[in-house]
Amino acid sequence: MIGRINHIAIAVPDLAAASTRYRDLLGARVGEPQALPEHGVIVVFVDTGNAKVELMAPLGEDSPIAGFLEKNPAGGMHHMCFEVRDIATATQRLVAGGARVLGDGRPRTGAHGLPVIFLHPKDFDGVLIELEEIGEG
Ligand SMILES: CC[C@H](C(=O)O)C(=O)SCCNC(=O)CCNC(=O)[C@H](O)C(C)(C)COP(=O)(O)OP(=O)(O)OC[C@H]1O[C@@H](n2cnc3c(N)ncnc32)[C@H](O)[C@@H]1OP(=O)(O)O
Ligand SMILES: [Co+2]
Repeated sequence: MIGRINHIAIAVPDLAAASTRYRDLLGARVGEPQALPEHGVIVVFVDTGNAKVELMAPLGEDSPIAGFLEKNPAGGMHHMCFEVRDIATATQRLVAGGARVLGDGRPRTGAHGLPVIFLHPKDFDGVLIELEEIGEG
């Protein structure tokens, strides 16, 4: 069911500083900031060729990563995103297997303009998992 790792997300307290570190210290290809108010974050994608790193900072009052950063003020790895071909089928299979799909259980449009869902970290060994539908591509 799951395919490639699409991205590994890091919640950061300072997006500009984190972007500069990846660009200047690690010599990585760093994209432009992308505000995602509907998700309560502003993100920068770092392209490593085989996957991406999603640097994320809170955006707005009730960001879903605010609590995470309170517990981890210096930042930390936040979630892993795997690619799937069919997110509806994946959702059905996961719910049938007892996994919790976060939110209202339906896909939302993610940073890449594709449908995504999130799975509760307590159901996957303490790791928040995101699934992104890349279709038949
Ligand atoms: C979709 C756009 C973009 C993209 O790539 O396309 C993004 O990725 S946006 C990313 C930001 N959005 C989300 O993360 C949405 C899904 N996340 C959530 O719904 C919440 O963050 C949730 C439910 C995972 C945690 O919410 P909250 O922190 O408010 O709840 P708790 O503090 O009660 O946490 C419950 C329990 O889970 C542990 N926890 C929280 N976050 C994480 C995490 N990232 N990884 C691992 N574990 C996490 C937390 O410590 C609590 O554990 P406990 O033992 O009870 O203390
Ligand atoms: Co993500």
